[in-house]
Amino acid sequence: MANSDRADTAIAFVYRGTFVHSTQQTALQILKDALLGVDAQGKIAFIREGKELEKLSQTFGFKTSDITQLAQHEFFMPGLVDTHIHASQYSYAGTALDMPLLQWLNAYTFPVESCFKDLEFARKVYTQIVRRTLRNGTTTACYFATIHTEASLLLGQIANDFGQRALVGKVCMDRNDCVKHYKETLQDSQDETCRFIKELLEKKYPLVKPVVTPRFAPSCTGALLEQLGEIAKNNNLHIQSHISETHEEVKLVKELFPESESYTDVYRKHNLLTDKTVMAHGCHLSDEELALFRETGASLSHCPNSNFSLCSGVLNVRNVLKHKVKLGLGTDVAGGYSASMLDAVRRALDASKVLTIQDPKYKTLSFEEVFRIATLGGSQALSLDDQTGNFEVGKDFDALRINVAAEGGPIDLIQDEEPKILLEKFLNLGDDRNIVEVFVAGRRVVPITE
Ligand SMILES: Nc1nc2[nH]cnc2c(=O)[nH]1
Ligand SMILES: [Zn+2]
Repeated sequence: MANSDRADTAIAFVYRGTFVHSTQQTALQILKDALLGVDAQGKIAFIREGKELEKLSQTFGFKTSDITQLAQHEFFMPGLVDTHIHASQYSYAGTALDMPLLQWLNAYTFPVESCFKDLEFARKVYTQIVRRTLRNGTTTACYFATIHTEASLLLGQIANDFGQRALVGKVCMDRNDCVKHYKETLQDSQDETCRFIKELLEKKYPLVKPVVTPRFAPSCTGALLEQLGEIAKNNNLHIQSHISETHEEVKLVKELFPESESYTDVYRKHNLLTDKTVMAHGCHLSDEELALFRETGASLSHCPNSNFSLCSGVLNVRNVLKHKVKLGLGTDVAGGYSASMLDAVRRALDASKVLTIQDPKYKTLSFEEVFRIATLGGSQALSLDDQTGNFEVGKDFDALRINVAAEGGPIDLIQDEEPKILLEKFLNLGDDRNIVEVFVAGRRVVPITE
């Protein structure tokens, strides 16, 4: 037995067939006729070649009749990681995309988010977004809620109940000159953030954790940013926010924080750039700012649907990768109109092609590279890559069983195809009808049974 296998716990189930995933070395590794075993803790116990069946069944003590065989047009891939999504904006997803960011926030977002004081409204929206994202293969989501502590705790409970891995953020904002009733005092924001963190951690949900969430620099005073940096540090927590999404926003931050050298410097000064920080967008960051991300270990969430829909900008992903900044993909519902990470994959490819159209020397991203950003990249961006992101032994089994030829689905297969073609077709043409099973930490969470 190789050192990388774990034979210390009982095997819960074994699948045999094609597995595709990313590693640090290769954007797309294809394992044909592989055997993957999941233990009682939901962790990957082994992933080996089919011909090793006899030996494996002896070592791990499972019966060969317990194995589930995938069909020829099926494969497993790692679960999709949505590194930036506003659960509270789902009710108006697919509408209200006719304004630039700052006007859009005032006209649509803040009035809708105010409604989450009403817990029944919150329950309805949060149940729908968790179900929808899970069905579309999002096994890990990094959520923005609203400023309301009770509703934010409810989002954590709903994610836990449906079995989704999630970071949940109660939004902090003590500055809002436009919608005056949608903000907190400095003291309330601080106190309620501490209460949110304490109460969510006390629930001991295995897969749901709090994330410190200053909305973005323009809606926070320096004093609040300072406090949130302290809170994150003292509790070793994740941090999320927005950065450099539009030119207008960058200009506003310059006016509001004249003592800072850059937008990134505002967050850095307040100890909000750590290796557990994820910042959405970053379309207009300078090379110096990207270097600060690299130095601090902070990551970016690329949200191309939102960037197109609000006409914000086009992130130069190659430049981000060149600076060795960790990068994931995000839907940014409802600035992005789709809650599906498959849409984010397609829009990321489109964004890359826009840059190639503008400059033919720009090397377009391949579908394999975007696949990696949507899975392993996302897990790294959220500093969860010790638990999820690919099929390494010891990680949790977060996985999608894909049937490319699903009955009534969107893909017609004319002939037998290689796994690489099956993956490419699924990423470009597939939808939830092709995602026949979803596993998070070894638990089957789709089909949704209740
Ligand atoms: N896209 C987006 N950008 C933001 N910047 C600050 N808040 C938001 C938000 O809700 N959506
Ligand atoms: Zn956002």
